[in-house]
Amino acid sequence: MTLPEYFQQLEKQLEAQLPFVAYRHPNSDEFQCQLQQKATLEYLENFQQEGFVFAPFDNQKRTIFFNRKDAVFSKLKCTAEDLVIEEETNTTKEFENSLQQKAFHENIVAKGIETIENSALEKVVLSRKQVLVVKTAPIEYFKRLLKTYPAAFVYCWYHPQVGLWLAATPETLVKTQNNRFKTMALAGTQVFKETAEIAWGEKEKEEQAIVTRTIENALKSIKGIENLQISEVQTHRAGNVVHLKTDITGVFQKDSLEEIVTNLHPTPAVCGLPKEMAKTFILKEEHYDRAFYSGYVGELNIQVEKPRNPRKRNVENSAFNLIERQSNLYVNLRCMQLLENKALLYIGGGITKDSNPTAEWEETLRKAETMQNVL
Ligand SMILES: C=C(O[C@H]1C=CC=C(C(=O)O)[C@@H]1O)C(=O)O
Repeated sequence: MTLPEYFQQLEKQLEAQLPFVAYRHPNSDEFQCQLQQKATLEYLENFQQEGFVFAPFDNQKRTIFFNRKDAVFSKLKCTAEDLVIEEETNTTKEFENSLQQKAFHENIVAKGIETIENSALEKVVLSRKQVLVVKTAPIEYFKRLLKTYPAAFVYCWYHPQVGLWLAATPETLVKTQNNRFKTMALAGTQVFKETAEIAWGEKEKEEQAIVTRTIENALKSIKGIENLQISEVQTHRAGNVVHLKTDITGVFQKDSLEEIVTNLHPTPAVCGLPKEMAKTFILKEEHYDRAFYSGYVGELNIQVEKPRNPRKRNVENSAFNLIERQSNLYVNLRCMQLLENKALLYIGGGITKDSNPTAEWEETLRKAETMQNVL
């Protein structure tokens, strides 16, 4: 398959109104796609199934599942440099009154801070939706995301009964390879500046430390998790912004993937602490439906062929490749939903007692640029 053919089959699938997902893992040279052959809407039944999941923020709602066994799956070796992007003048404009949006956002952030000061709530992530008028060319936007954000998990997901979503997310929810898993605590944001040395304030350090601590505790409560290792805090670039990040790895028992995902999602990077209290605040105060923003998305129990180590002695077996099961789930951030002629951009930020409402509004503007840059 050639690169133009890869995108053409997505166009065709979209025209035929059949579900599909196309994606590239962070820093990978493989473009993948899974094309469903039927338009039925399936939900995930258990974490032993093999396929692609699309979960909403609200963990009481069901997760959409694209089964691998009913799909045509293909992979293409390719890098971002191979992509040719058609230059277009930027035609987007704000659909809503941004002054009203600003006032509303600053107001709920102030309310969040006040609740943190007067209750057991330590952190809450507050978000909003920004609507832009666009010329809808979904696959073209997907190409641009692939080209612009090689270090992100970039996907284009479509189901005729649900809609079309695109993202370039910097955040891993959990990755597993045989009995090993990896997750991350990502929080704190500032604008990336090529020239300046990056210094982090106490507010961001604390905001990220809450995420690390919560993830650590959520994992420790799961039976069979061993060898938990937590890295130093690092700066992690995501397009025009940078975050603080800690990598967390360990060993787990195969049947506990569901428990890991349930314990982690939604993490305090997208919800808050304590989890239920933050979620209640979000559902009551945000006044819009997050839908799949800040849910999770990715491969579940995918079979991957690994070549055997050629240096290993066992010559008899060396002709066979190893089959390994992998899951690669990401938090659905820096994402947008495309409608007929509108793009809905979803953006949020972590609120602690030291937050400032105007700075939080500005942070959502910076984060929205991830998607705006390709529209
Ligand atoms: C909630 C979002 O980002 C999260 C991930 C990294 C940094 C964040 C922050 O600094 O607030 C957020 O917790 C978003 O992009 O909508």
